[in-house]
Amino acid sequence: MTSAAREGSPDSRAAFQVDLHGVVDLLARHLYSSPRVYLRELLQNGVDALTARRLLPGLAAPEGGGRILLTPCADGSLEVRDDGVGLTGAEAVELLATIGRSSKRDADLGAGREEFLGQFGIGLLSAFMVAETIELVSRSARQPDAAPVRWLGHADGRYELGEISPDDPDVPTGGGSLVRLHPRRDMEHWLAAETVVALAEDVGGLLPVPVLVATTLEDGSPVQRRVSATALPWSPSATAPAAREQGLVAYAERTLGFTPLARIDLDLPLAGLTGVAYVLPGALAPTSTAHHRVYLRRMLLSSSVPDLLPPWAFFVRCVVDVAALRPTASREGLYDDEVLVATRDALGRQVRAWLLATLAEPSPLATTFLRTHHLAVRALALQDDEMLDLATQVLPFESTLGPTTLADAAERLAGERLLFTTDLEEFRRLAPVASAQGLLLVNGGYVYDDDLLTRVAARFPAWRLARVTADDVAHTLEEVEPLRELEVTEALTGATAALTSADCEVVLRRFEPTSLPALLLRDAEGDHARAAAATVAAADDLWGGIVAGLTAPAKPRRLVLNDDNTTVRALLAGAPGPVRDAGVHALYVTSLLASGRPLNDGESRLLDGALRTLLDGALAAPTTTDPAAPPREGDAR
Ligand SMILES: Nc1ncnc2c1ncn2[C@@H]1O[C@H](COP(=O)(O)OP(=O)(O)OP(=O)(O)O)[C@@H](O)[C@H]1O
Repeated sequence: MTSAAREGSPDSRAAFQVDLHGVVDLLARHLYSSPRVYLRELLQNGVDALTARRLLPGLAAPEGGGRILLTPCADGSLEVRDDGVGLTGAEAVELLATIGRSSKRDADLGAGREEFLGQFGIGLLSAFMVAETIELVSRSARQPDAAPVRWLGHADGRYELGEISPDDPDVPTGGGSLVRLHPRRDMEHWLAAETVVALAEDVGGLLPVPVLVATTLEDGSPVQRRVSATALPWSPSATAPAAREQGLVAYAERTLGFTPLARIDLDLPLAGLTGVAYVLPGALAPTSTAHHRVYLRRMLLSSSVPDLLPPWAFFVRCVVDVAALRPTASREGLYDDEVLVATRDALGRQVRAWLLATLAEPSPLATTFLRTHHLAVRALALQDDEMLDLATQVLPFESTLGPTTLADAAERLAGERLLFTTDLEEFRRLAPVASAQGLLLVNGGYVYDDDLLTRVAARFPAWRLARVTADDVAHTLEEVEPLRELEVTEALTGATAALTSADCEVVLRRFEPTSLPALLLRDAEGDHARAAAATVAAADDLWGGIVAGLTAPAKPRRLVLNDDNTTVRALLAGAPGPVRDAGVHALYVTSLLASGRPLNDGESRLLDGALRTLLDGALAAPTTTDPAAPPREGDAR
């Protein structure tokens, strides 16, 4: 066999060359999103060491049951002591000097993977984000006679390991470990006392073991402050329900930063999950992603885990402790596996059950919830028949006759068509006239309403839900007398001509409120064209021509002038010319403005031109003064 063939042969064996410096840098500085995770990894190793000591058969429990003590030192270093299982020299060589090696997957050293927080064998390296060196002094609780060891790891990948005297003051007397971090330059603040306390409270606040921080009081006396709670805030405790409720609200205020509208207990024994879903006090856009605070075996995984609940549940923020979900290697998120999918579905069902129960009966909470989170109800009703039925009973829709539910509106209409608009602008334009004529019109202009109303229409055909057309409104307006119609034919034709560029025809009707000079109807779907053709066909010979003249050719917009309005009457009585056209333009644009939408460039220019013409006309007109009137204050004498 040639040497080339030997080198390339599948039989040849060679280990990868690893650039330790690069790997340490990659893991410590690029896997994790922030240096703050270093403390979590250290706490986690301490908790796991205590767990291993508790679980391994034949080991004596540490004095006082075991604790983790954090000591920010005067020289800028940080010490983390635990009373855990500790390491022998041989274990230290194997576990600390090999990246990716973890005792927590080891049948001999670990008592079962699911009991431990760590598993990847890389967490300790995260300390290199803030430390130049990591020192670990350990004494094995499994082999108390073995010599204690000191391991010193450098950020460039070098390490030193050696046995030390049992009398060395760093050696944990009853077995356990001391980890000491020496800060990197410019990273000193991460090891400062206030930062350590804040981080320990945040990530380790719910740990089941005592986590203490050694600090000094104002008078300089040393004190050990416990930062971990004794129980989960939501666990059913001996305290009265009112006290538990208060505690949970206080917890939300402290950790999530808001006072919840309500809370929903979450319990999923199969996933080892307990927790609380807090209902947000304010509305959020349905497109916003909800982030949740997730603890894994009572260690904070992340305060911004997405996808724990279905997307429609954007109105809650959860705090949960879970055992069965898998963390990603950075431990900053959850692995998106089938367990997470099943958990999400099950949690969604619990939130949904609360929602159905809360909304089924009228209550102040139901009212506030609907006012604040109606979009969530709409979102869920789109995919859930039971919620859809409930939504028709409880979800208030804006209507021309005040807020109403769809069920109430249908009952009131007693078989008449239930008309709705599908955009807010249309509703605003039509509402004043529709309500003055007693026409019940529902605003279906919110997000999801289009689809929601389509679903309601299919589920409740007897309600005869239909999108309002221009003719539905036009038919409620009173026709003007035929003679009056004849009298203004020229003015209306002129007005339509003035609005050629807007593709809008002008017609005359009488309607309430008389203060409203004009109403703009849109007929995007061509209903008007069909209605006009039908009207012409039905009209008798005498009036057919006039009606045809008024309605054809059909245009997508109709400006309906109100003959009961004095401004309109003055306009129609005016002589043809630029001033009358300007009046028509001004009425057209103000009708557009009634929808609340901003004007586009062309419409703004139309209004500007109209106002200028009207102003020029008014200023050019001779002022009439009464010679007998007394001079006003400020008049020139
Ligand atoms: N305080 C400690 N006491 C005893 N052993 C420790 C301690 N800290 C680290 N070790 C040992 O070093 C190994 C590597 O630790 P490291 O934090 O890098 O990874 P891990 O905790 O196993 O997994 P992960 O990367 O998920 O955190 C651990 O498996 C453990 O055996």
